[in-house]
Amino acid sequence: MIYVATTNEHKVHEIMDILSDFNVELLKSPKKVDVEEDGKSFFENSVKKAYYYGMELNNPVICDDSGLVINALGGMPGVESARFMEGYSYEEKMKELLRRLQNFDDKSASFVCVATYFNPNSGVLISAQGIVNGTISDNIRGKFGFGYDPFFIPEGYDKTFGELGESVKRQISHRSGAFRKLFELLKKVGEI
Ligand SMILES: O=c1[nH]c(=O)c2ncn([C@@H]3O[C@H](COP(=O)(O)OP(=O)(O)OP(=O)(O)O)[C@@H](O)[C@H]3O)c2[nH]1
Ligand SMILES: [Mg+2]
Repeated sequence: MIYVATTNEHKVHEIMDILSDFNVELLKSPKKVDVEEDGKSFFENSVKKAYYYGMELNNPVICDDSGLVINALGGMPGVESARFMEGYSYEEKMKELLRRLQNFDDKSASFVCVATYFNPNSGVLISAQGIVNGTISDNIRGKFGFGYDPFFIPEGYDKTFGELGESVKRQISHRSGAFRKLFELLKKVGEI
């Protein structure tokens, strides 16, 4: 059994759905572990979360650190995606990002996810990254997903993740790429 270590219910739902093809029992972490996400990269924060949750729960864990990288804004909100304009709704955050983007032609952006597995008993720690490239839409559209999904249009589509819904996001998202890669690696090294 592996614990899914996150405080974000949307992530729990997506991770369990993405990994349902693998024959592994996954349970939501029974407790919240305070981890200061002060790393400069998704990788650093992901490893830190996995390590602290694994040590605290004394059981294998998976987690991710993820976010939206907007190229014209120097990669913002990036690793700060969850903390950007803290206390404001995602609608307000997206409106502010659209305002900052309005004078740029380059609307390109990516969702990045670094998924990490840590087993405190074997000491095995593995990370894998998934990226989905796309563009920021001119307006906020759709009600599916969470966070910034309603203004992100993945490459090859003309709708936002908020409009496309769960089944498309499940196949092409940054989280899907990262966790599928991670579980293929775990199979190879015999952890699952
Ligand atoms: O629209 C979105 N669709 C996604 O698929 C997605 N993935 C990440 N994000 C953003 O990036 C933050 C992660 O920050 P994060 O990795 O620190 O997670 P979190 O703080 O929510 O929970 P935890 O896992 O750290 O406990 C999230 O809160 C969101 O703002 C997403 N937004
Ligand atoms: Mg977080």
